[in-house]
Amino acid sequence: MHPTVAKLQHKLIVSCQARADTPLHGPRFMAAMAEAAERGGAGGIRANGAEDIRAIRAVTQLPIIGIDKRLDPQGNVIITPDLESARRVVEAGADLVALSCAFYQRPSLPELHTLIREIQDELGVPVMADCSTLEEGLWAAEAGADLVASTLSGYTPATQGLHQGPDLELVADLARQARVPVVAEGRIWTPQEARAALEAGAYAVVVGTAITNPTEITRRFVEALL
Ligand SMILES: CC(=O)N[C@H](C=O)[C@@H](O)[C@H](O)[C@H](O)COP(=O)(O)O
Repeated sequence: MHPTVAKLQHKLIVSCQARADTPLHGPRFMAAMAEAAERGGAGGIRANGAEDIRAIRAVTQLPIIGIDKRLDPQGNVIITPDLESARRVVEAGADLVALSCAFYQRPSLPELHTLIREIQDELGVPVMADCSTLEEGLWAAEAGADLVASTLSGYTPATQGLHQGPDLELVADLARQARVPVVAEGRIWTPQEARAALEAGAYAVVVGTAITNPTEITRRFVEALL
């Protein structure tokens, strides 16, 4: 197992991302978020784009899962589409690269295998496969991913709108069948859900919105008062 992957076992990874149209967008805020997460005991950070990653690297030694989110030609989000985007996040300080492995975006197993091998061999970092189904997770593990994650469940044509909360069934299925560690990610809102993800077999848990998006956190409280 790669030493970076070993460091993440049973850890909370905090996703520090803020879209360009939100008030906390920008490397200064994301670095502060990462520092705050580390003070709270996070074992890793997930971050988007070279600028944010560089700023986060300057304030923490925690492992950083780097991504480069873009739109594909159909207007769907694609996470770290190619080797060049992976190279930029690694040069900025990421220790691990995550990339989307949804079938509709990566239909060729040999191409996915080549991309994963290039990231591992040329850039020297492990790869996490962001998936939406069990089949995609098994496919990505076969293609050589070091970790598979439930990140895209609910966000691909195959799974859109299927889940309200975290897809712990997918986490459990992957944990039973994939031969690599499984990361639970997506719509984890409470510490109890994070714990349940570990109990379902997750190796590590990523939480974003519930920790780093004050607008959504506020909205939940406001809705509770209606
Ligand atoms: C689908 C997609 O683009 N997910 C993104 C992946 O990096 C982020 O927008 C999520 O915030 C992240 O996965 C953590 O999930 P949650 O914020 O639900 O805890």
